[in-house]
Parts: sequence; structure tokens; C-alpha cells
Amino acid sequence: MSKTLRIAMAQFDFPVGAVRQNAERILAMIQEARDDYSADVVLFPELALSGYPPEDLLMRPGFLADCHDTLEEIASQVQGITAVVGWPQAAGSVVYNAASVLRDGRVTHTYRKRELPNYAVFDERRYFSVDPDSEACVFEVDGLRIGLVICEDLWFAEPMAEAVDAGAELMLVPNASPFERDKHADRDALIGRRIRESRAHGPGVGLAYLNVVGGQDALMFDGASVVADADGSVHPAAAAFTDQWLVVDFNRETRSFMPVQWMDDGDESRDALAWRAVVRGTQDYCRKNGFGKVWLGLSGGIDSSVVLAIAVDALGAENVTAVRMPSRYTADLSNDLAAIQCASLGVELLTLPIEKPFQGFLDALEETFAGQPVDVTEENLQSRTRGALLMALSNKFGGLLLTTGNKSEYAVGYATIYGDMCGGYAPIKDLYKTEVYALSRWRNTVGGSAPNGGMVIPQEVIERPPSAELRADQKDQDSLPPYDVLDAILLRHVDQEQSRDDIVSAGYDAATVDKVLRLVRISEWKRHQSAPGPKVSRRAFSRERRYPITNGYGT
Ligand SMILES: Nc1ncnc2c1ncn2[C@@H]1O[C@H](COP(=O)(O)OP(=O)(O)OC[C@H]2O[C@@H]([n+]3cccc(C(=O)O)c3)[C@H](O)[C@@H]2O)[C@@H](O)[C@H]1O
Ligand SMILES: Nc1ncnc2c1ncn2[C@@H]1O[C@H](COP(=O)(O)OP(=O)(O)OP(=O)(O)O)[C@@H](O)[C@H]1O
Ligand SMILES: NC(=O)CC[C@H](N)C(=O)O
Repeated sequence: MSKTLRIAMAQFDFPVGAVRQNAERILAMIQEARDDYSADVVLFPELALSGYPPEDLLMRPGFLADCHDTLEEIASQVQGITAVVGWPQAAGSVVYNAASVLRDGRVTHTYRKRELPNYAVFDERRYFSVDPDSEACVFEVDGLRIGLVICEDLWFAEPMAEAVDAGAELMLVPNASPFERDKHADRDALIGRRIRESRAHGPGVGLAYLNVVGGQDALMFDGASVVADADGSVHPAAAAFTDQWLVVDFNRETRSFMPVQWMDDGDESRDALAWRAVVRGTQDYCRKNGFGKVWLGLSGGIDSSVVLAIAVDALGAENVTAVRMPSRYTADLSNDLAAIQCASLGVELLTLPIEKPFQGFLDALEETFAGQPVDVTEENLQSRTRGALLMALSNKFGGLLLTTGNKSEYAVGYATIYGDMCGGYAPIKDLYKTEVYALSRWRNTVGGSAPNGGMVIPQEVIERPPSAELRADQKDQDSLPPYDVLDAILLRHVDQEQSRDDIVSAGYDAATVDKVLRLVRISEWKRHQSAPGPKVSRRAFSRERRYPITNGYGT
């Protein structure tokens, strides 16, 4: 029995549905952990074999059978190390969210998750069952008693307490815990609390918390894994959104960890993490869906300018093409700023004026529209002309169209469906306009100037008043309250579920609140047709805020 036990934690991306590829990687990683890191134990994230969340793939018997067979195949090849692998385990008519201990060519233990999250983005009770006979899972490695619980189990006291009562000296916790702003502090506090509880009747336990990393549609997993000693010290989290081996020695006498290989974060500020989330989200969505290149319409405004910077950070300037599409209402400054930013970043810029196709639409409708006043219809036609051209570029040359809407716009429907809402992925969908401004300022402060000089996001883009430029002298503030007011109301209503009266009592103008809440309500249908984008906030649209479209409740 040696004084320390070495644990390798695989903080990597395990794509959803890629069972065969994940199995091959898991097997190679088990060997790497044993041969290159001399690890005694190798830990994989929650449901690493299937990826998380596999959603309705779990309803396919063939998928579950593949998970079973590949898990057995992996187990049969494990020698000289103990591996803990998460997988969906079918048993008769039910499925468990399981993690199995693999050793000496076989599965020695299987733990079934007991607390199934079914709130916010989670749907686990739709798919998984809780085993009424399940007991604490504690297994020995070189005489050390190791307990196992899975993700949500840790958010409740009982599952870990039972493992501790069953003699665990060290807890392993595989996770698939999605990123949202300010969650790191919650996780640290939670881990600290569980360890304190473990000291109630004994020396306490060490805890290794491993989180998966990578983007899965709208969900972003940040990794940011943590180890904590039995005295309650929580070590600095591993670098967020970074694939890496984390290797630690656990001292069984002091029940504390000594990092062997552990890269932690340089900048853990809210803005740094949010930027990495949207960049990684864009990168992973493109990579996992087979897109090496992206397109976007670049207007000289803040949203498309920030999306361009995200795309360049995600895919490299050579894989991004920006398109400026001036109309009769586009200011020269807009065209100039688009060109300045592309030159600074080294991005190819196409210019496709929309005047002719737009006029073509007007001509086609001239007779039908005779006598009708010019209104938002013509505004939307410009946006739709741009959308049609951008989609044509994507069709002809391949590559994904990024759409540039922010959370404020999605909230109030201030975007044209089948127009500027065209596109496959929406990098800033979960950032309010005021957050987009804050992030653009932050991005300009890191990494120096743009590759060819100048700012990554031109200062003038940040400073000019936002405008859709769909009619003469148009400003967003003609139709919407100032963004600081709008976003404050939206934050209360959308993210915090405050009612109209709550918001008015907090001091906001009643007429403005009524207008904003009405817009939120009538634009639900637009959000249902919108592209996915990375979740950054505590309450992102789509799976986390499932409002009915047809809704007679009011505000
Ligand atoms: N519940 C429902 N279910 C299904 N469809 C529904 C619907 N309610 C309306 N509709 C349909 O929706 C149509 C209206 O939607 P839509 O065509 O999008 O047009 P709409 O929402 O009326 O106008 C778009 C607004 O976004 C602004 N905009 C556009 C482009 C860019 C930006 C920017 O700054 O980024 C802002 C623009 O100035 C305008 O105020 C109606 O004609 C109706 O057919
Ligand atoms: N002149 C233009 N050239 C290219 N794309 C444009 C142009 N105008 C609008 N777009 C596209 O349509 C999107 C909606 O832009 P719009 O200017 O209407 O409002 P916005 O939400 O303020 O966006 P931005 O801040 O990027 O200007 C833009 O982000 C851009 O992708
Ligand atoms: N996969 C899970 O069980 C995740 C639930 C958990 N509370 C988290 O987000 O961290």
C-alpha cells in the first residue's frame, strides 16, 4: 500500500452520439493514463461514452445496445489501472444514468445516479429511472476506499453522506455541468459544504470533481474541474473550456491532493469566461457539424462586429468571410468600419450591394402594394434580401452562416424572421446588448491589437448609436427604450420571472414595462424558429425558458 494514489481526470470533450469514437478514445486514454501518467485510477465525465445529454437517442434500443456493448469491450481491455466510465445503462424497460468501475478485464461495480435533474436545461426524468435498490458505491483501490456519486447527486447531502458512512476516504464525482455565469462560485461552495458534512463524524474525505468540456448545441460545458482536501481546502479550478489531462496524487494519510499536472485559469473574470464560452460554442458547433468556414453579414454595427471577432477567435481569420451589403440607407461610416475591421483582423470582405435585388422585390410587389403606405414591410424586405444573399453564399460555397442577434433582440422580437434571423448558429444569442458592449470593450483589452494593427472591435463601432439602417436616420432607440433600461427590465422579467407589477414597483416606468413585456410575449413564436446559440446566462431562451407560443395568460 503506497502513501499516495495517483488519479488521472480526463477533462475532455466526448461528443454526443459518437459512441464508437468515444469508446476508442476512452480506451486510448485509459492506456495513456496508465502508461504515460502512471495513474492508479482514471476518471471520465458523466455519460462520457454517449456524450451528454444524449436526449432522445436514449429512446433507441439500438443506441442503448451499442453503449452496452462498447462499455463491455472497453472493460475487457482494462488491465493495470482502475477506470470509472459514465454510460447510459439499459435494464429491461428502464435506463439508468450510470458510472461503472472497470478493472482486470471486467466491470466490478456500477453506480446508478440517484438524483435526476429535471429543471432548467435538464430533462433527466424523461429518460432515466432511479434504482430503488441502489446503495452507496464504494470500491477499493490499493486499500483506499473510494466512493462514487454522479453530478446532481452532489447537490444533495444524502448520496455522498451514504458513501462516507460506507467508509469512503475519497469521493470521485463525474459531471456534465453546463456553464453559466457565476456558477464556479456555487460549485466551490457546494464542494466545501459536502466536505464539511463529511467531517461530522470522522476525518472527512477528499473529493475529485471532474466536469466534461465542450459545446453541445446550446449547452456549453466548461470543465473547470476541481479537487478538494478533507480539511475543506478547494484547490483552484482547472482552466475552463480547455481540454486537458488533470493528474493529482491523493495522500491517504492527510487526505489531501498534490497536483502533478494541472493547468488552472489565468483570467477567471466574468467577461473572460463568457468570451471563452461563445468562442468555444462557435468552434464546437462548426467542428462537430462539419463546417470549416463561416459567413456573416458585417454591418459596421456592434453585433456583427463582435460576432466577427468571435468567429475569428474560434476558427481563424482565414476561415471567416464577412459580407457588407449596403442599401440606400447604409451610412458611409458603416461600410468604412466594416472594411477597417476586416483589414485589422485579416478577414476577407465581400461587398454585395442590395439595391438591385431589393428594388426587384419592390417592383414585383408594386401593383399589389399600390396605395399602401411604406412601413416595416419594406424594412423587412431589405433584411430578407440580405438573408437570401447570405444563404446563397453558404449554399454555393459551403460554410455556415452565423446570425448576429443578441438576447435583447430575441427577447422583444426586434429582428426580421427569414431576414437577419437567417443562419445556423447565433453566437451572441444569450448576451443582452449591454453585455455585448461590455464584452467588446473587454476583448479590446486582451491580446493586444488586432493582427494587422488597430482594435479587434473598432472603437467607433462601440461608440456609435445602434441602428438597423432600414430607413433614413433610423436608430434602435426610436422603437425601443434605451438598452440599459430595456436590458434591466428584460433581466427581471426573462431571467428572474418578475411580473409586470414587481418591475413597476422596482421603479420602472409602467408604460415602458407594459410595452416591453408585450413585445416579449408576442415574439415567442420567433424565438421558437431561431438558430441555437451558446448558453451563457442562468436563463437562456429555448430549453431553459419553455413558454407556450399560444398563450392567453398575459404578462
Ligand atoms: N404568433 C405568430 N405566429 C406566427 N407568425 C406570426 C405570429 N405573430 C406574427 N407573425 C408573423 O410575423 C410577421 C412579422 O414578423 P417580421 O416579419 O419579423 O416583422 P416585424 O416583427 O413586424 O418587424 C421586425 C422588426 O425588427 C426590426 N429589425 C429588423 C431587422 C434588424 C433589426 C436589428 O436592429 O437587428 C431590427 C425592424 O425594424 C422591425 O421593427 C407578421 O407578418 C406575421 O405574419
Ligand atoms: N449593410 C449591411 N451589410 C451587411 N450586413 C448587414 C448590413 N446591415 C445589416 N446587416 C446584417 O443584419 C444584421 C442586423 O443588423 P442591423 O444593422 O439591422 O441591426 P443590429 O442588430 O444593430 O446589428 P449590428 O449591430 O451588427 O448592426 C447585422 O448584424 C448584419 O449581420
Ligand atoms: N448533469 C447533472 O446532473 C447536472 C446538474 C447539476 N446541478 C449541475 O448543473 O451542475
